[in-house]
Amino acid sequence: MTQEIELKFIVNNDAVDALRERLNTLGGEHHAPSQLLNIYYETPDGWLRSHDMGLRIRGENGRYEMTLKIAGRVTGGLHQRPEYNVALSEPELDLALLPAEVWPNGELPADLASQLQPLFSTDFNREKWLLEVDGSQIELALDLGEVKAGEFAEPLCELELELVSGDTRAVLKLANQLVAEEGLRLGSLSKAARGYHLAQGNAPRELKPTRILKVPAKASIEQGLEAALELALSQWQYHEELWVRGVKGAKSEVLAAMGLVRHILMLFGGNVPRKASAHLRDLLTQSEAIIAAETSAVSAVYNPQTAMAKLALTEWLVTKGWQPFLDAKAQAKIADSFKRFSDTHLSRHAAELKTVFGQPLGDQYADQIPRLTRNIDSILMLAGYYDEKVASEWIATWQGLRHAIMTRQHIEIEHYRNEAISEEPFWLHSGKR
Ligand SMILES: O=P(O)(O)OP(=O)(O)OP(=O)(O)O
Repeated sequence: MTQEIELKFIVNNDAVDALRERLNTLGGEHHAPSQLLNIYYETPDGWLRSHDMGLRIRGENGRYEMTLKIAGRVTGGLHQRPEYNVALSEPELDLALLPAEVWPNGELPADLASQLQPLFSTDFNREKWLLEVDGSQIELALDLGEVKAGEFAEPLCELELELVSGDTRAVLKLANQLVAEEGLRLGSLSKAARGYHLAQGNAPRELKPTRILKVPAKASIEQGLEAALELALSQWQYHEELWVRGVKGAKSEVLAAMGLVRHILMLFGGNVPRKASAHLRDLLTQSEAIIAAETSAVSAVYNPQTAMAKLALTEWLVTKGWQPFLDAKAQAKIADSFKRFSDTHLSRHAAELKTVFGQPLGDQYADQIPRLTRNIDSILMLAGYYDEKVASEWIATWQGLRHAIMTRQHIEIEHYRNEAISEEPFWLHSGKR
């Protein structure tokens, strides 16, 4: 098994030539483009996908390879996942060649091999540069082609920075250099994920409002912070993709996700000093302005400033960029229970909301939108330890108030305000109200 670590950029079509020229100046070992044809396999009931696996045979210059990838972690455009590669003498699946440990119960499911059929394919030219950065080996692959499933097809235009040996930080360093030029944005969808989407009928992708964050019972505050930022980053990534694809409302969701990042940094402000995130917040401010002003999704998301802000968040998260700012006392504090942290902060946010909205505000409601949004976002990040239905309903009332204020529906505003301020806390079970 090897651990694949790669950072994926989607390249704007217009920027491909300039990018290639740029890559040629980096001094790496160049490999001329080669055609890669990949067939992905699946059972009729989607067994591999339901186990977060992807299986393909790749053909390149008459040589064949079978690869099984297992879902790992995707942070922004950084993909980290286990993969197994086996050389084949002919383009036919032979699952027995994969080690037994890859299968959920430690053995190859009996009827899997007989059920697998080709589901979709990717066909692209890969041009490569092998580069050394700070003693680490990185393969840069420029992939141009398409992903196809039945009647559906989508172009592929990607640059992948794959760590061959060494440290992930080298990949991030190189990514920072490259992203300073126009034309790149981080990509969180693997080629397989795109293929599956096409194979399932290419349904329009829908907006996904931020959900309640779920964190394991024994999580520390630091793990809570990481999970919250990962959620915000994935919301940002997902809606950016939708915005480029022309989905209505996606731009607001991109801005909402960036707002969520800020609110998370404020929520954890007692554990992570503000100076630890100063650089990140500066980049966020600049790219929020660009996104708010730009009318075209393409020019906004391929703008270096926007791409840099998202890369900075990815890097901050992956390298735990707050750590150097924590002394021993702060280290101990951030290792404390996230459950305890959640309870304390839920009470604080609820108290703030009830104070602000405890009485009718006349024509002053709109002024309170930022505060209301920050509190709703924080509560979404903290409510994961409680009954999801009860917590969602509690939050939905405040979201209803927010919506009514934004759409200036006066009767609804008072209705939701009255409901919201009389809700019982969902996080206190001990009668301590
Ligand atoms: O060549 P790989 O293994 O990086 O795979 P790919 O065909 O680029 O697909 P993806 O990296 O999107 O899984």
